Amino acid sequence: MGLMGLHKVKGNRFTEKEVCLVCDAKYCSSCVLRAMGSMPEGRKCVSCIGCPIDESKRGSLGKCSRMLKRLLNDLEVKQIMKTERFCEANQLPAEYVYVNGQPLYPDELVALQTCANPPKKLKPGDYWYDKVSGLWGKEGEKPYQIISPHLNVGGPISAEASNGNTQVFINGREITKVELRMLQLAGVQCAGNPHFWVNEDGSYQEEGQKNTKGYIWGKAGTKLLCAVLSLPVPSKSISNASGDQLHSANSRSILDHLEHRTLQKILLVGNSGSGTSTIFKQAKILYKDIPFLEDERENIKVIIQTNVYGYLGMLLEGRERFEEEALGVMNAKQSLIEDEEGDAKTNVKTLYSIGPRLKAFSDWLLKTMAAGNLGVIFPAASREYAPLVEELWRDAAIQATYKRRSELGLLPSVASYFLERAIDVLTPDYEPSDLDILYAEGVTSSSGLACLDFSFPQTAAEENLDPSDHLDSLLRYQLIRVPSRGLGENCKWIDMFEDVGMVVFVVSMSDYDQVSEDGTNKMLLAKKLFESIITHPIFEQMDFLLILNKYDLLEEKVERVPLTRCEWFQDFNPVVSRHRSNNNNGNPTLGQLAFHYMAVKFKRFYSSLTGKKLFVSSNKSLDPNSVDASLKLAMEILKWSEERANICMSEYSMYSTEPSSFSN
Ligand SMILES: Nc1nc2c(ncn2[C@@H]2O[C@H](COP(=O)(O)OP(=O)(O)OP(=O)(O)O)[C@@H](O)[C@H]2O)c(=O)[nH]1
Ligand SMILES: [Mg+2]
Repeated sequence: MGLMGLHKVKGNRFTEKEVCLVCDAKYCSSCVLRAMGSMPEGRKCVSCIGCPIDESKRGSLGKCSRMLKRLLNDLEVKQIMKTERFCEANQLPAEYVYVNGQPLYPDELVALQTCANPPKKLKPGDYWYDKVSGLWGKEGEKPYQIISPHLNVGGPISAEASNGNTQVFINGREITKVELRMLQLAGVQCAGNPHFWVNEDGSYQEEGQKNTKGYIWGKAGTKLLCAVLSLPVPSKSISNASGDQLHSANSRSILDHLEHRTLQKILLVGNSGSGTSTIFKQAKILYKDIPFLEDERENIKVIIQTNVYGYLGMLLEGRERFEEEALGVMNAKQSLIEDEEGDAKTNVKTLYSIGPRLKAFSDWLLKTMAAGNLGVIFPAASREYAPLVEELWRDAAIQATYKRRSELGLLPSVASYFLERAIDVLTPDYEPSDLDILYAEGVTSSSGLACLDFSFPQTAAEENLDPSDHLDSLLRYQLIRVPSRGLGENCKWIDMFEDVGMVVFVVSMSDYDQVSEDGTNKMLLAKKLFESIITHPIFEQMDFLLILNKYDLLEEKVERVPLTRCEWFQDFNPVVSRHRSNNNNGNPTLGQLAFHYMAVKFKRFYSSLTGKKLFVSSNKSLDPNSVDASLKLAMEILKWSEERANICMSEYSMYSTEPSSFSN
């Protein structure tokens, strides 16, 4: 039915073409718009408008070619794909769908398509439907899906619906061999040709009896079995019905695939200080409409105020130390020159000395903190001391101390952010901003798990274009942050992690020259934790994403401190041009080279232990875009591994339809 004078494309798969959904005429990019006009029913030749589509093309409704996206703007494409999917002429004609032998009426079809759990990919054809359990299949075949039960569509189910020959019945239908096999392996007594009554939740009883005998899908193992036999299970997990747990991550992933699970769990792990809680908070701010609740903010406020005093305390301690050192040096010099003046010491000023008033406050504060009484001065005294805190922070001695912060082991880089704003932060009605919370330490519990459920917000371009894209944005993720301390030898949570989809392991790149309290290099500590996790049996089958974090700090540090400071990085030997500048003429910077080197180090280490490929992403947790990119990479990896599982599943189902494979 293609229009005259337009050049129809021959079916060459290498030339892009757009196809009329009705008559299959193919058009190239220079003809398609003339041939199809304004497309009020989607992609149809002008002369085909109003005609029903070719049913074999139903699956491509709303999925447009790249060609059309090039020719039209986003909005137009969106609009056309929408009408293509929803216009009346393109709807599945109800009478083409037979359920339990009866053609559907339009309202029955609507009921079927709009129920909570509709049949997937409904096409014209004959289906059977067990209204009690929701089991659904093609006429003459084993069940294919479990849809919403109790829909008033089609006729009553017949015993022969699935062409079973087992003399065992479920809700009046003689079941197939694979189903019988599944029942037997699930522990259901099938001797004596029983007739079962199975409900939507999988609870079953023998016909004529009142007591529930059990739950067919109650055991996780049954679901696995169903996966292997290509039998459906209810889409909502009812595994609570029984305490059975599976203990293999491998079987778990098949299960997850089978349950078409929409919640993907991502485990966020890293050594203390690596940045896991910053990433966690960043995700909250990025993906939650209300990242922190009112009372959460109230708690966080007190945490931040306490932190400010803590940072100040560290600085004051450092100041004392530096002052003593300076005095020591001076004394040594002085005693050489003027041996006789014994009491000079008391009046000597150093770079690190402070006036008597501030000194008194400093002494009192350090004493209070040493006694663990900091809580006592909160929150009432906050306002009173704020000016003193401010004054101390501005004092030359404290600034000089701050310059040497790398020698004050525990002082975090965010200390100055809060101390700069001490006056605001220490007032009683201070309200922490999202940024304050992001920077604040101690907000995410350091002893318990923290969970965050979220989905990636849909970008405008994704909306409505492709229904499968649309589904992506409905996918929900759960980010679980595990405190590093909890992951030691006998991690109490480890069993909870078996249904996790992937592990995101965070390493702080700027740790390469840092040592822990016992003198171990922190990068080596990170490597050790990484090793223990990637080799843990529970994580064996999982994908890993390594986030190499604090890229901003690395960039700055690696210019001053050689990466070889860490013994694992001995062979870092970059060829960098002498005249490095910000622009660098497209050559990688030292920071980039260092990141790349570490990524390779970890990748090799990972594959030497697991034989698998490690995904790596460079990250700056304080930058939302960076965290967004890293977490989206995690999502892509999950999707990708799901696809792999699909491929492996379809191999399974190929075998399982082979009667010899599973018949007894
Ligand atoms: N400059 C910079 N600082 C970062 C980055 N990521 C985290 N930090 C800071 O590093 C410190 C530690 O980060 P956290 O997120 O608290 O680390 P953690 O993994 O939760 O560590 P624990 O709380 O000790 O378990 C905080 O002060 C963060 O603000 C980053 O990419 N760049
Ligand atoms: Mg933290």
